[in-house]
Amino acid sequence: MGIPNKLLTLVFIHQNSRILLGMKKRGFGVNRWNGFGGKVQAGETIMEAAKREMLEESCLTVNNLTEVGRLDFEFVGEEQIFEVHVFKGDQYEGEPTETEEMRPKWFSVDDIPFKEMWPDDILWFPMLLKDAKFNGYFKFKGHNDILDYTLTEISDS
Ligand SMILES: Cc1cc(-c2ccco2)c2oc(N)nc2c1
Repeated sequence: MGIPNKLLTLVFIHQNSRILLGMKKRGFGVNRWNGFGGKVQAGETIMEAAKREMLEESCLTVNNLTEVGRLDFEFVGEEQIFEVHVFKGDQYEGEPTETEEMRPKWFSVDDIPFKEMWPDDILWFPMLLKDAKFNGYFKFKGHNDILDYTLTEISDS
């Protein structure tokens, strides 16, 4: 059974050829572009957490989030697995707004700043962008090196 996984969310808004990313200004993953998200609190669903964190971090209300992937991250030497649920939507209300946590910016899907993102992203972003569902497992040494990984696309058909 081991200790329970740490539940986290990642939310992306993907509209045609552009995707909204946020530059993390403090804390875990600082100075990297990423989706919006964070921890799942007791008493809320993972979907509720995803919407809450999106609103807190970008001031956007996303209406049509769907879960598109699940990524498990292990850090060598640490017992707890990070279980990240990845969501995507394309309809939102509000304006992308910088907060204490995140600086939002639209990127062309042809110009994703992978060098300023977590190293796993370049591996699963193609699946995220083509609406495939995916499951991944990444073993990290520190925050920059992936020792090994598995990544599976789950085609709906
Ligand atoms: C190890 C790790 C963690 C996260 C994370 C933290 C909170 C939400 O996601 C990542 O996000 C991405 N894109 N790669 C990631 C690697």
